[in-house]
Amino acid sequence: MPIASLQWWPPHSFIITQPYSNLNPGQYLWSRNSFGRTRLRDILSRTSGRMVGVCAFDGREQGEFGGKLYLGMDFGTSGARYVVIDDLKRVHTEGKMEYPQFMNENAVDWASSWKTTLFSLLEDVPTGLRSFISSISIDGTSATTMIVDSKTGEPLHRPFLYNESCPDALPLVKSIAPANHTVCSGSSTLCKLVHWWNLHESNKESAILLHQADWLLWLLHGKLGVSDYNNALKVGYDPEVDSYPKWLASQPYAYMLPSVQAPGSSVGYLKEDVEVQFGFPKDCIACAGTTDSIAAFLAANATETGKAVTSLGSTLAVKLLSTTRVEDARYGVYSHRLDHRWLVGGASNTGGAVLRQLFTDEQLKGLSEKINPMQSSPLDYYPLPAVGERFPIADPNMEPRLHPRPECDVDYLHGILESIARIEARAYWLLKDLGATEVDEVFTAGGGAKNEKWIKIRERVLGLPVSRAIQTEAAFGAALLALKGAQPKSSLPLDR
Ligand SMILES: Nc1ncnc2c1ncn2[C@@H]1O[C@H](COP(=O)(O)OP(=O)(O)O)[C@@H](O)[C@H]1O
Ligand SMILES: O=C(CO)[C@H](O)[C@H](O)COP(=O)(O)O
Repeated sequence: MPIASLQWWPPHSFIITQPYSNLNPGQYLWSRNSFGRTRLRDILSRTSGRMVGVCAFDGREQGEFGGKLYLGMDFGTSGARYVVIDDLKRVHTEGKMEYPQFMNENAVDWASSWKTTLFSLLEDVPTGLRSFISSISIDGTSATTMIVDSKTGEPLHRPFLYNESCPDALPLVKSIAPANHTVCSGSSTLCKLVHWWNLHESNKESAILLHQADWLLWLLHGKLGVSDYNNALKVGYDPEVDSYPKWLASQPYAYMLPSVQAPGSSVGYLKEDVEVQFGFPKDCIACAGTTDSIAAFLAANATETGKAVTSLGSTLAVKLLSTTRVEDARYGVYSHRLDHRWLVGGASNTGGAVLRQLFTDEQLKGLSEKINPMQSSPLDYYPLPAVGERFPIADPNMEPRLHPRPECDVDYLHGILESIARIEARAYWLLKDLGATEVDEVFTAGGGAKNEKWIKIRERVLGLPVSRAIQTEAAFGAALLALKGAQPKSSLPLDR
């Protein structure tokens, strides 16, 4: 019995256009090929009212569809998302979840929150699609650092979050690293590792370091101590020579450093219990991940040198595709490797987190509609959610500047959005001054990409074409890595 509400979009898949509650979950979605008929309830996500995109198969289309799907998961600042795509990069389903706030004494137990979110999102993937998922990859926030037991993978310390700073470790790190190296920032992964190392006298021999994405992927593939050269950049890994430099490898804690693979390369099959619990195929693999802003860059599909992606999430992260590598910790500038080119940029603490402190998403939408983006704001702020800035000013003691606050909230928001745009412009001018390829176009990812007025303000302030990326979700970029890792040439010898 066809479901009247289905609309075909694009030709090979359809979106349930009515809230779950309007449909009879017991209805069958008929398909005329090897997939047989699938109960609608098995395809729809359990979150009622959410748009669900699934692929309806028929013999004619199955060849195009190819029967393989790829799962990408993005663990951002405020929540996590997943996207499932096929060989033609078409989205078949997606979902998201805010992090549950598990408390451990008086602090959030982030490891438990991320682990719960991971398995809840896997549960959310429609069961009818899981048996086609060939590979999974995950991106996480950069420099989010975990010290875990080398045997059990259990955290030995609370995670150090991406924007935390450990200035006590900076003098020692600066004494071993080259001048202005990426690790010479209080928020670098190496500073967090050295901070932990100096805190603990005993029981260090069974400790290893992982990044957030590494640890989440370990929960799936079971191989402890594996990272990727994007996440490993801020602990000191050199992606140009594909190894840890001697000045780091000679340190007493070097044994804690993870092995490093290319993002998207296969790490191994899923653990049997994960495969069975969720109904993934026996040959489903986990692929090395990346950081959230690089996943957003991949999603935006900005493939030409000089193109850039600004991720307007909780933070403002810029990534410019450059032929030259630039690195200068004095300004929080570093370069990630992207195959044979460089993603030059950095991450500011300004961004959506400040907006969320002041306005709900609904208020943002309503107030933004009243802004005239062609009129410049006289208000001059430096919007930060708390003390401390990473880029384009690297100052852990920098104070937020959000006053004077005008009577009218439309003017206030206009001033904040324009001030963030000025920070973004300063970031791109700095990259050019430091020798990176000059930016000629900016695509936008993250939650802020939905704000058309902000895009117009940014276009005026930057003096460049600015647009919303076709794909604004970092999870789509992670799915592209999973797709890449599933290709035969990328696969490494696997255990089973
Ligand atoms: N209409 C809007 N205009 C500007 N920013 C917005 C709008 N709606 C949501 N946001 C911001 O987007 C951010 C969430 O973006 P997201 O990419 O999900 O963040 P993250 O991945 O860093 O958790 C929030 O901080 C929120 O303030
Ligand atoms: O701000 C952040 C969290 O969203 C991260 O710092 C962001 O991932 C930028 O780091 P990188 O440039 O290494 O990807």
